[in-house]
Amino acid sequence: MSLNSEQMLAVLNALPDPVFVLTESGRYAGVYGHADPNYYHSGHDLVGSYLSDVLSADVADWVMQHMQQAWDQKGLVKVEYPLSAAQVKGLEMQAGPDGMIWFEGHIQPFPQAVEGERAVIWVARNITRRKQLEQELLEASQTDPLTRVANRRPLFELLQSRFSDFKRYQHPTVLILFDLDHFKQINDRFGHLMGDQVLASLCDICHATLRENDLLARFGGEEFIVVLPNTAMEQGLSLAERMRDLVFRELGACFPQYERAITISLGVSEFIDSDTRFENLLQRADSALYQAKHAGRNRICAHR
Ligand SMILES: Nc1nc2c(ncn2[C@@H]2O[C@H](COP(=O)(O)OP(=O)(O)OP(=O)(O)O)[C@@H](O)[C@H]2O)c(=O)[nH]1
Repeated sequence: MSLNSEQMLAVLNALPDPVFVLTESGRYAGVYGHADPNYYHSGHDLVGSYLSDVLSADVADWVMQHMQQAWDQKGLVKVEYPLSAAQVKGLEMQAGPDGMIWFEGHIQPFPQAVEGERAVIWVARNITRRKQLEQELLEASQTDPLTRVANRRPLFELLQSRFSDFKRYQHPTVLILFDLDHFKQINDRFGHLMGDQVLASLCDICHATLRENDLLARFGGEEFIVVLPNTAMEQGLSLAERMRDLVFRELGACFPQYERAITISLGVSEFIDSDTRFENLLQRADSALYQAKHAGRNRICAHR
């Protein structure tokens, strides 16, 4: 026994994701599936419209290109894309999720002509939650949980790519390595928890002085690094001075129970022609920081 067409339609409309039948001229020949308003807006009213009626020209072209790809490949094409209900004229707007939705589209050639035209079946699954989780995981894998600044992973990636740019194009990069002065005393007197708060506040203060392309990262313990792409030594030194001064004036004021100023020492370096790996830049900043500590702390030394 096989299902009659009414029963088949009931099956199609019970499917959890929307199913579009699109023809070669860009016409919505059929829209099926149960539009759960937690995930979808109902697209049933689109039947009979053309892609170019309801989507902007570039989005409609993009859809047609993927339909063509499914015909060329004679098989399934998968694609992930963001689309909001506001970008589709004629959708039922009363019920459905707000904002941008991520979809996974499964596009397959339709085995027969529809109204005399080639057609595809386009199934659109809402994968917004998965995309958010992927983004959260990516951020967590690149962020220091205490201070919310970058960890070593993005730091080393950026240094590697800046090193390649320096070798190929001589694009300069400055690195500032800095470290709290006498931080152990704060931990010993007020406990690790307050020490943690000092580290987090230090990062907030330093972060506020940086440009969008600069990277602040936790190198380890109470050592941090700022990478300044496309920056010459003199500019790097003036930023380092701004950071030193801000921390000196602002960080201690956040912790009045500690009656002294809380300061940092900074070592500054830049790529030089004889460098063979980005670690050379780090080594020079480290020795400059060592000099700054030994010269009395709350100061900047450069390794030129
Ligand atoms: N609260 C807290 N302390 C940390 C963390 N990571 C490292 N430290 C502490 O940082 C302190 C570093 O001490 P030292 O290396 O002696 O340096 P310092 O006391 O800052 O002295 P100088 O760097 O020489 O000025 C130690 O007490 C570590 O326990 C952290 O995540 N949280």
